[in-house]
Amino acid sequence: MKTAVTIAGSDSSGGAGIQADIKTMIANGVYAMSAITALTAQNTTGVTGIMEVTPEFLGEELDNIFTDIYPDAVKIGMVSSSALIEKIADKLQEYQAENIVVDPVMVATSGAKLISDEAIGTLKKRLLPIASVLTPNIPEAEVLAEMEIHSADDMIEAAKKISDTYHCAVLCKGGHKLNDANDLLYRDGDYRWFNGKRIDNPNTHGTGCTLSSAIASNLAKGFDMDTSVERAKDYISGALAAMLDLGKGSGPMDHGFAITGEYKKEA
Ligand SMILES: Nc1ncnc2c1ncn2[C@@H]1O[C@H](COP(=O)(O)OP(=O)(O)OP(=O)(O)O)[C@@H](O)[C@H]1O
Ligand SMILES: Cc1ncc(COP(=O)(O)O)c(N)n1
Repeated sequence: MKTAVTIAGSDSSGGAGIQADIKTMIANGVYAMSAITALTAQNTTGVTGIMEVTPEFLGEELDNIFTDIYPDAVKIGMVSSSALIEKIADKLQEYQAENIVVDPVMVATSGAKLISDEAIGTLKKRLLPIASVLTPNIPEAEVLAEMEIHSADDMIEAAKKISDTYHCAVLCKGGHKLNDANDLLYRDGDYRWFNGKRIDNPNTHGTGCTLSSAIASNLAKGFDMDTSVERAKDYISGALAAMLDLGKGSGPMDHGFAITGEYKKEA
């Protein structure tokens, strides 16, 4: 069986973070492991507390994972401090990790800030250069490319700027400002649009976590980048279309559709 690890924060309400990642990996037929960067006390209405692990402890989690069940892919989500980012970069380099998907989580759907300002510089310096693919939404791409995005052409320019600077593929997700479900993959000087049908579902807590974990699962299984993104888009559409409605705020998605329904995990 192929394996993947998520390096991210725990979401006590189970819709985003580690919990979304593990649900996604299982549904996509991959053995899931986790290195937790922080506990968050949150639900669908907001985040009330964050408790980080120490860099030493995160290193120990990663040592235990990589020296025993080597992951075929790595997904990185919420990492709130520079010291934790440095530790992750050191360990991934030490163990020569492959298929690294970085979701540069900055602000939760509910509005809470999930990364410190100083950590954004470290993320750029240490994690982007080792990423196989980076999956920013538009506000995150604006921060990383240091420009404003108002149109599809701006998305292409920002993705190119990030990809050229950090030598990684960039999947810029259009959902936030442009109000569609069309994502742009910029890679090796070329780009391709992955068009999705916007699903009228206000419950989108954890969509970014889910998409990046689905891409990591597909890369772990040996699919190429384009196919991995295509299959991940299919997965997120299925999870949103299941129309789960839980909680008082922007609720989580239903990963059960993939296990109980017609969703096909294999090619
Ligand atoms: N209503 C929707 N219908 C269809 N696809 C959607 C919808 N909302 C988001 N998506 C898709 O879900 C994926 C994640 O996109 P999104 O822009 O929500 O990421 P994100 O902002 O990083 O998420 P999060 O804030 O949950 O971390 C993208 O592929 C996007 O196109
Ligand atoms: C632990 C953790 N990681 C990531 C997110 C972002 O997800 P969203 O933007 O959907 O709230 C989150 N809320 N919590």
